[in-house]
Amino acid sequence: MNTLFPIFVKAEKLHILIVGGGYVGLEKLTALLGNAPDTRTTLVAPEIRDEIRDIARQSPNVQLVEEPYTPAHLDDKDLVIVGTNDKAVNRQVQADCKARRILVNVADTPDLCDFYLSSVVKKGDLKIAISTNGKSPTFAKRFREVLEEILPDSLQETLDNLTAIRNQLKGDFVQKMEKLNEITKVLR
Ligand SMILES: C[C@@]1(CC(=O)O)C2=NC(=C\c3[nH]c(c(CCC(=O)O)c3CC(=O)O)Cc3[nH]c(c(CC(=O)O)c3CCC(=O)O)/C=C3\N/C(=C\2)[C@@H](CCC(=O)O)[C@]3(C)CC(=O)O)/[C@H]1CCC(=O)O
Ligand SMILES: NC(=O)c1ccc[n+]([C@@H]2O[C@H](COP(=O)([O-])OP(=O)(O)OC[C@H]3O[C@@H](n4cnc5c(N)ncnc54)[C@H](O)[C@@H]3O)[C@@H](O)[C@H]2O)c1
Repeated sequence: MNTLFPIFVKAEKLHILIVGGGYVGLEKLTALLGNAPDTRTTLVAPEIRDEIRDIARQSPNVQLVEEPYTPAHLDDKDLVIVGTNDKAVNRQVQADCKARRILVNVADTPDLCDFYLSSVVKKGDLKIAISTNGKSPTFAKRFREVLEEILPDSLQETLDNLTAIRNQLKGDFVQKMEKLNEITKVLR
């Protein structure tokens, strides 16, 4: 059974730590900023890829710390993603996060993750997150591509119209809900 509970996090209200500055650090930083460009992010690693340095130069909220991880790096952090090439370090970061009740993603060890990143389909305000329960990230990526292809750009207009109607509707909660369900029947 897939027991993952999906939520949409307001990352720009958080301070996120990424441990590791290699390919995985780059992939996770790109995924984060691709959704929430202004997220306050600190990335710590003794060696940091040039692509990450380029991103940091263009993103005032991304801070790079060029040194090995220590528990002090967790101070004031809300969420942590760890992807170093040293399994013992990854494990240590996970244990330190657990002790502080900070949610942590250990990219190469699903069993140690409190949450997974997902493949993300974006069409204006519509956002669809895809997970395979860790079974095949490649499937998630391919399915994202399928959905990106078939969802029309006009979806944003539909959402804008529905927002306008939603804001104009009078009556109590149940009456509004009935009206909105009626109007959107054609979408089924
Ligand atoms: C969706 C996406 C989001 C993102 O990262 O932003 C994501 N992985 C992506 C791509 C990708 N990752 C890998 C490949 C190579 C091919 C392959 O292995 O399939 C590709 C494909 C590619 O890059 O083309 C390698 C890999 N990934 C994990 C392991 C460890 C393991 O499974 O044990 C290994 C083996 C490492 C090794 O062998 O050393 C683990 C995880 N990867 C997850 C998410 C979480 C589960 C998501 C779910 O529930 O489906 C989870 C559990 C944890 C996490 O990372 O959060 C992003 C697609 C974004 C997009 O394009 O839409
Ligand atoms: N979940 C995923 O999506 C995914 C995908 C590919 C690989 N992986 C796994 O993730 C791991 C990392 O892969 P990579 O390609 O990014 O490696 P890499 O060699 O490119 O980078 C490793 C990074 O870890 C840093 N590091 C090492 N010791 C550290 C410490 N004590 N404190 C802080 N940072 C430290 C290095 O400085 C470097 O920046 C591998 O084990 C790989 O198998 C996971």
